[in-house]
Amino acid sequence: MISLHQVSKTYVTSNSRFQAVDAVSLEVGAGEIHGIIGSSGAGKSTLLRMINLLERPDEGTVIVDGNDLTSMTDKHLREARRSMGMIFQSFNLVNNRTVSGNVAMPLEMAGLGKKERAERVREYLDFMGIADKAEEYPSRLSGGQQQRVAIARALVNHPKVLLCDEPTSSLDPQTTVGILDVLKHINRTFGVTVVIVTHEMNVVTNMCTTVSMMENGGLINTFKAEQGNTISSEDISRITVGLSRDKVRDTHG
Ligand SMILES: Nc1ncnc2c1ncn2[C@@H]1O[C@H](COP(=O)(O)OP(=O)(O)OP(=O)(O)O)[C@@H](O)[C@H]1O
Repeated sequence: MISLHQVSKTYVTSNSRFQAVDAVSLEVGAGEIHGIIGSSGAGKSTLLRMINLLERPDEGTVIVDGNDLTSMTDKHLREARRSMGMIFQSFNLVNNRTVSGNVAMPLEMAGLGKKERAERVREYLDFMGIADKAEEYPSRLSGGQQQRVAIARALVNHPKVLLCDEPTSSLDPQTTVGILDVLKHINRTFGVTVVIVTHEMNVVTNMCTTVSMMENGGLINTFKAEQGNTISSEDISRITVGLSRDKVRDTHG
């Protein structure tokens, strides 16, 4: 479903250059819940943002659902992006729009008529269990409710892929479990492929079927759980041990 081939990204400021992602190749199969882990600054968010070209790679190709996004015109890229929803740690809702207004935004951009927009918004607010908040503004909602609005907004255009950047990092443990249940439900019900950047290992063990580890802009390792299973804490330990062994090898040539 998603194929990154040798993608690289260097951030250039007036007085510095920093290579955040260095020649990473990654395959994410249809229907996977794929976790991306690694220490702070490893390049996880940059890699995730390259999947929908929110960050354009300097080199390499990004293929999603058979389409090479890196060679598309801006018009075709805008259309292709409709098949990818994204959610963030800080929710990124528009504060001067109501919950309904936020969820309607992708439909407005796609040119849907008013009646169809209203129906679709209602359907997804119902699905997320927040229909009673439709006319509230985001500032009056809890973090968990705001993330549910953001998920509704990400889903309303029927995407095939959902990109999640630390979606539960600002939520308490109980709310986190509720949001992870929702993401699993979306994966199972709609077959949406989920890629999730996280530093919380309980998120990986709760829901991920595959996990990739990044370090210093590179992809160190990818580990896939047995069919029907999620990644276990033993799997994570194995990946981490693999990492330190690699490091030892690097250090000693
Ligand atoms: N817009 C930018 N301009 C300059 N440098 C950036 C920019 N975005 C990210 N970086 C740098 O690139 C590196 C990788 O950042 P990225 O956010 O991808 O890492 P991360 O693994 O997601 O980190 P964290 O877990 O802390 O969010 C970091 O050193 C960061 O400071």
